[in-house]
Amino acid sequence: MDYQTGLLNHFASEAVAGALPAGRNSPQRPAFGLYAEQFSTTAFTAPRTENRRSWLYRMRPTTAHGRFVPFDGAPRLKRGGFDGSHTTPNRLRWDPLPMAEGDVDFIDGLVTYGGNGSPADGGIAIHLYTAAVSMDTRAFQNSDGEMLIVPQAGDLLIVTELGRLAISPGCVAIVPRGMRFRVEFPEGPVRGYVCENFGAPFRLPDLGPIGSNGLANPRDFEAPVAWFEDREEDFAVIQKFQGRLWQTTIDHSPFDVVAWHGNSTPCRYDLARFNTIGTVSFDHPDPSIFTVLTSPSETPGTANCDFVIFPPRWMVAEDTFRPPWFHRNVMSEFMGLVHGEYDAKEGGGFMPGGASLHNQFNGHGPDAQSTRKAMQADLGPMKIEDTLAFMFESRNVIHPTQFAMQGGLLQSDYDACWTGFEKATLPK
Ligand SMILES: O=C(O)Cc1cc(O)ccc1O
Ligand SMILES: [Fe+2]
Repeated sequence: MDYQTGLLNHFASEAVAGALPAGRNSPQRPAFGLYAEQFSTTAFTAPRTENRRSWLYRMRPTTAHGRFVPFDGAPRLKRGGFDGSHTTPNRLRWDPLPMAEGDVDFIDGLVTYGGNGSPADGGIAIHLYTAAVSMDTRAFQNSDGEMLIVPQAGDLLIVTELGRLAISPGCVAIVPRGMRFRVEFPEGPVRGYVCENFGAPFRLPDLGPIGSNGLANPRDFEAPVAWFEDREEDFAVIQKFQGRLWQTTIDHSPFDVVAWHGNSTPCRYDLARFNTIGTVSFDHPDPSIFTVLTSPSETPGTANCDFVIFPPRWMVAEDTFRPPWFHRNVMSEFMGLVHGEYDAKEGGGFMPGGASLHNQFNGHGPDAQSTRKAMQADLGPMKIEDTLAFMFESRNVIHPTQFAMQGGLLQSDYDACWTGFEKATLPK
């Protein structure tokens, strides 16, 4: 499969030679009788540096569909807002989500763990997914948010209106808000995490004194090339709109875009390309040093959501407590694990496919076992290997759902990992 490299480039691609108009966006008669459609994910008048839109040349206009009616699948996808009725200051941790069985596809297998805000006001929703069958004649359109997909088990083929993205655990993909896609896989069941972003679309963080290179580099993001299918059979388009699901049927594949150009595109990124930066002297830097992507809020430096990873890396800090330090944070932190072990949770319990939530100002950090080990460690250079944890960090409290609190995966004894610390002994 081919890709075009770079993040937010103004790409151009055609699956049939001559399909993409030259020199204008909307000719009187596009080639071959194609229909031109502008797809805008920022306001027309957003500043040039923020502006995102693509032009699509498709076999039929997207408008050719009937009424959307309520869709009652996806039973564990939260409907409505995050009203706080299950919100707690307690630190929460979940066992791995059991793998889907039967005819559960990506849409039906979405499970909401928590979120904040709303599609109208910004915020995020955090879901896990598990699916046992590929989507075929179903497409998903999330009008509420962009979707950052973090696979944990199983390879995915994400078919979008602009083309296809293959991702494996260790990679991520982003589907723009409002763009139709389906998720296929060669082998199931699959499982992973999704950040549904109601706020400003994800972009790379500023690098400040780090300079013009480092962390996630733009050239390592990949957008698809145009790909279409000409299938005349019934397709269900399932739309998430203002926190509810709707469905309509069309008599052809929605993936009929033959050519496109623009900068509002899906993309994939291999987290192994992340240029991890850390201390070469002492102290553990704030984990913001590991930010892959950020969705800013209107308050500078205070993200609607940061996507942060904890990848393999060298630890060389001298006279330093090397694991994540104890922490109380105005920001709220949801964590997941793709594989391996997280260096703050060597006592077990934080597992691939599981999750944890440390909400605003509630103390967290290394468990007693990790703490003891780190305080006694011989501080030679050592490499943390075979691990990939990540965090969705948000400026607002992440409200857990009923499923998160009562769905049978919540660990009842999480607090116990922070018991048994020895008290400091002061001089007499
Ligand atoms: O484990 C966590 O909760 C995230 C985290 C990581 C880190 O490197 C420092 C502080 C912190 O809270
Ligand atoms: Fe933290």
